[in-house]
Amino acid sequence: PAVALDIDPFEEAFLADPFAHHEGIRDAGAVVWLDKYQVYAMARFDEVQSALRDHETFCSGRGVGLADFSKEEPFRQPSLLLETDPPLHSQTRKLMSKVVSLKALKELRPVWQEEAKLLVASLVERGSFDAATDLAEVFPMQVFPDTIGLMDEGRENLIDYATMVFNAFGPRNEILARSMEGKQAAIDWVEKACKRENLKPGGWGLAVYEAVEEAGLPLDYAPRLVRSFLTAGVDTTVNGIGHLMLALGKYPKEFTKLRADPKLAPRAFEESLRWDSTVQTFFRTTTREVEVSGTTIPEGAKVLLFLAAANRDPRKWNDAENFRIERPAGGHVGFGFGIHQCLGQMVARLEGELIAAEFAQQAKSIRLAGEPVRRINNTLWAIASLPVEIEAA
Ligand code: HEM
Ligand SMILES: O=C(O)c1ccc(C2CC2)cc1
Repeated sequence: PAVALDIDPFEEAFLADPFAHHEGIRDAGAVVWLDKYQVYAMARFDEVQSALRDHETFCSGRGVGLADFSKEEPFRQPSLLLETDPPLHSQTRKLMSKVVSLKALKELRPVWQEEAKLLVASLVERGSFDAATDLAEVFPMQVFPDTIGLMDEGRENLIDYATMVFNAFGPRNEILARSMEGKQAAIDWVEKACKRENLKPGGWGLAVYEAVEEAGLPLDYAPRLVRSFLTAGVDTTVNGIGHLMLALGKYPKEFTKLRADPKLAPRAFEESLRWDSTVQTFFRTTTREVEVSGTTIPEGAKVLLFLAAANRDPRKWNDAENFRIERPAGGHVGFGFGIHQCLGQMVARLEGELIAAEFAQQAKSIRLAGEPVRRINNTLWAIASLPVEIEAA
């Protein structure tokens, strides 16, 4: 039987410093039992990656949070991507991949690059700033809502809404309750923003409506699919960029390597996603009894996958605990793995790479001017404040 642990990975003490707890979970066993939530858990790379790859045994249709949709009401109408299994998932993923196309991203690159250049120039000019509030929370909001074609007023609701949804993948705890207080307006705003009449021509939102019609799927799928962009498309990259800046500030030698060769910008962002994964965990539900590394998991069990712990598993990565931009790129599970692997990974990579490249060109050094202040969330590893000092190149 699986080794039983009495840890609570959704309590504030754990979420305030998850990496301090990961080694103990990895070393306790390939599969462990979390008594508090009556769920299984995996934190080693091989088991996490193979569970993500085996979507038939470890399904998403019963929810990718603690709640099993076959037993309780979902927090919101399930996503037609994240919370579906084939064949429906195959149809929605195929049509959404047409919208998030390499061609679309190629067209966006020069536009986003100009925005990144100007924003970084203004921050380097200032010399010291908060990399969370002045950069990470600004750049994604400058580029992504316009790409979707979102209505202008009320866009600040995107962060409050996503914070709630990411908390709702965890237990119905105080952290979730606090993030829901007074936030009905944000929920209402997102629903309104996904309506066809509120999406601007030329944006990815309207492209979703056209793709749904072309695929002959029910038209009410379209607003739900646009909602996926709104839920996953901002809070994630905000914290991805925040952790990139934390890594570059904490590892000045790595920043020097990046300055020497700005072509390493994509590698730097990818390594920051492995080293400090902002999406820390996701669940799966077993569709059959399955044996994993000597432990039998029954059908209908929730399995917590510690993506961030897998990304620092010394069984997979050498020097796992440190940020190394020359590490062979990719292969981490920071974007998930398999059929549900992040639909927006190229969007996230473009945003991260542009910011890394601009600092490589415009700054001579990045220094942490204080410890990061964390924003506690059941699923997201988030930064509320990151004071930095920059020396211009
Ligand atoms: C650093 C930024 C990001 C990170 C770390 C991230 C992480 C992830 C992860 C771990 C998954 C897999 C979830 C699972 O397996 O259950 C995922 C899926 C997804 N992501 Fe991202 N994401 C990021 C940015 C984005 C962006 C910018 C978008 C929108 C353009 C996006 C849209 C999605 C969607 C729609 C899915 C569901 C895909 C499916 O189920 O087929 N993500 N993401
Ligand atoms: O489809 C969705 O609504 C959705 C919500 C959250 C995510 C997280 C993993 C980034 C992905 C998709």
